[in-house]
Amino acid sequence: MDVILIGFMGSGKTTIGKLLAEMLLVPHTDLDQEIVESAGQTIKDFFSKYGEVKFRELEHKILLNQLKKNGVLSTGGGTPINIQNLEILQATKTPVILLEASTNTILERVGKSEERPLVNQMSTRQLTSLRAERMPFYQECADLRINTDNRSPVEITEQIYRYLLDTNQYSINSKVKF
Ligand SMILES: Nc1ncnc2c1ncn2[C@@H]1O[C@H](COP(=O)(O)OP(=O)(O)O)[C@@H](O)[C@H]1O
Ligand SMILES: O=C(O)C1=C[C@@H](OP(=O)(O)O)[C@@H](O)[C@H](O)C1
Ligand SMILES: [Mg+2]
Repeated sequence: MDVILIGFMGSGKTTIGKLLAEMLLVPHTDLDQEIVESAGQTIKDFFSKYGEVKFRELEHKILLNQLKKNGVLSTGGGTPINIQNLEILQATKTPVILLEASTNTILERVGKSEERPLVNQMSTRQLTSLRAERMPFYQECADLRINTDNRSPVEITEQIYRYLLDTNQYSINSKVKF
């Protein structure tokens, strides 16, 4: 992969990943989408049939396969919480970008989301504490942190693009990392 996006649910990983891939002229992969395709069912159905532990096992297996591809990878909000995944994200030379958002922003964006089992099961207080619990894991592996509150997807994407150019992690001419 050329860039990996991490962050809590609703931070914009899927949205920004698509835009960034268009800007970099590389493919976009969404880990959740790959899981849905591999499992042949929605994440919500998978969670209710097999539970979160099985979901994490499948997520880890699919992450390993996806890392070999090129392009932008949008992870799921829980991906870096699995210790094996965290170690991969810490060790990789690929830039790992953390999208951050306040609990209020997250609730505004995904509070009514039907397809996110963890959002559906939790009260605002539980979601706030889950976000706080996860933050150290995200920070452990992030090369760049971006606060997405009150910022448009295009602005955020441009910031990542500029970061990649400025740190020589993307070349306009080659369209691949060097
Ligand atoms: N910067 C942003 N500003 C406003 N809305 C956003 C922003 N980023 C994402 N969204 C919206 O928030 C919701 C969740 O975004 P998504 O990209 O699916 O997040 P994630 O993949 O991190 O869970 C979507 O409805 C999306 O359109
Ligand atoms: O935070 C999590 O544990 C999850 C986040 C979701 O992805 P998004 O972060 O893209 O919503 C999805 O992987 C699943 O519902 C579990
Ligand atoms: Mg997503």
